[in-house]
Amino acid sequence: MPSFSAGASTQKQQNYQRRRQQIREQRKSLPIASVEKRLVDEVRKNDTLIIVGETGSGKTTQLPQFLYDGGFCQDGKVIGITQPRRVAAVTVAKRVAEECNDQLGKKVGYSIRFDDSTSNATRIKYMTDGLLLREALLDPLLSKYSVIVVDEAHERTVHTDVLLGLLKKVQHSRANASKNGKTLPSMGHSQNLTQKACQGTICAPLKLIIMSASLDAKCFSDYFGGAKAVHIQGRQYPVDILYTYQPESDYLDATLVTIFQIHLEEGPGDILAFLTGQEEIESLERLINERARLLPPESSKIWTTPIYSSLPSEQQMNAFKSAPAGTRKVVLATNIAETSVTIPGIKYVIDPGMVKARAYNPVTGMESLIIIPVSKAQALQRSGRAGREGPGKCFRLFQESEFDKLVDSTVPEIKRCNLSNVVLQLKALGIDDIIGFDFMEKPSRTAILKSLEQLILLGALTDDYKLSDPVGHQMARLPLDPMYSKALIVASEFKCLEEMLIVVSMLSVESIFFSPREKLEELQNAWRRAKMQMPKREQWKRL
Ligand SMILES: Nc1ncnc2c1ncn2[C@@H]1O[C@H](COP(=O)(O)OP(=O)(O)OP(=O)(O)O)[C@@H](O)[C@H]1O
Repeated sequence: MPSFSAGASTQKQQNYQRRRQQIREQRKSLPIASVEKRLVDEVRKNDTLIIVGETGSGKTTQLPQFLYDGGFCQDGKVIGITQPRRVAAVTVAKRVAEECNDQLGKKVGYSIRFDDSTSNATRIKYMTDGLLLREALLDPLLSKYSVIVVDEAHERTVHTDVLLGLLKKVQHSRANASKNGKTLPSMGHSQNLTQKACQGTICAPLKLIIMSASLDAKCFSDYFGGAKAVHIQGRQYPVDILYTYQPESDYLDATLVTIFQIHLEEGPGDILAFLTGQEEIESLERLINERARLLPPESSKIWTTPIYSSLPSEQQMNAFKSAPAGTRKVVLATNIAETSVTIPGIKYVIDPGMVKARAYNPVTGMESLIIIPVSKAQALQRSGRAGREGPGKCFRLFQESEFDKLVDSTVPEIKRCNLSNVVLQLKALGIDDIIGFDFMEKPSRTAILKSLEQLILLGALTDDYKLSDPVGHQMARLPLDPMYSKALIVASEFKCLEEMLIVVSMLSVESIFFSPREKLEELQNAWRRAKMQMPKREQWKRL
């Protein structure tokens, strides 16, 4: 009897069916699946809800789908989910579109600065918190949204904190509007075209959901007037946490040693190591590749792939690809891979316990980046990147006694950054009394005054603290540090915009150098050419 194989198209169909079945089963097995009805009911009953559930329990990917099925997108309304980081917004949207068996950009889409994959059909929209703030400039009542989910709220980025204050205000205005029938009250914003467009329409109350695996529910509940908090129990797979016996004096070296220890002693599974920045990642990548050459020929190979914010996004996406057969993927990441993301294949997480954070001295007005120990919440998020596709292990490169000494959660960024941008955004939103603004945690008065002073000096505010016209309005529209926005506006007057764009771009990233391994030869040739083009070099020096 001859043997037969399925034709290519039948095989494709079978693979597709298998994948659909796998996704259905994965979704059903998530801890959140058993509380779908309860969660949807709670959202119906409460205008603000706080949801705390373990990492990997299914909050980010499932809740928006539950709400969609529960009828929260009727009348073309949109469910918006904010993420502190671009990479999370993009990858989660892709996953949810796949789960919905739909093309990205239709029912499910994402919107981040300079990249929008949404359409008129989009009903579940993932975006960065900064982007939603920008949308509020154009539509102060966020009228197209029925629900806004602020995910990973524990991160307390400056955008999250401003957004929380703003959403509270929007909720209040929309609740009043729906009570009064058709008339929308003023939010204290300057009358703009969109608000005029909003007036005369019925705006339903805005549902707000605050979510994380590691937030202080009480603190958020108090801020939102005693909002209800629900806890989702359980996680899909266990993660073993291991600590070192001794303190490690050099965490980079300890990370290198741990990577090879896992590679040689543990079973299959990819590794995710957290480092503090591009320089550390590049130097560790070099060391790993040097040492990998000395591995015995019979041992499996190592494929390193970095992920940090200034890496081009196509390169960032490499971390989400599978390693070739017989190769272990080692992802070297900053904290951009700390929350929300699921990196396929990751079984082992290495956490040296350090992070690069912004610090600000309001007296000198100087901002800096410093390396500090992570908080307990961050350590928990990092370990949660394992155990998403099966049981995992997290190697913390510090002693357990050190973990106990870590602060519970990170100091909100709003308390340790230059507030000029925040103040400018709030002014553009029509919020004049910055000191009186209902921040969840108020920044220091000195920091606010220093920012007001800087904005007056830059000409963004008038002497009576009003947004200047046109410069202040133009500056608020540019998604940049006010100093850079002003530089671009002035450069355009002086006809040197192109040069200033180069300078601002260079100043906006941690490092302007990026040398992908596969382009090393191209890079060396470019350097040789640059050496021969002296006049051009002079121009660079001037810049
Ligand atoms: N891109 C993906 N590829 C494969 N599986 C995924 C992907 N995204 C999510 N999953 C699966 O869905 C599960 C739930 O993910 P989800 O992001 O919804 O959890 P979460 O509770 O929001 O976690 P966290 O608090 O860490 O953000 C993951 O543990 C993983 O099993």
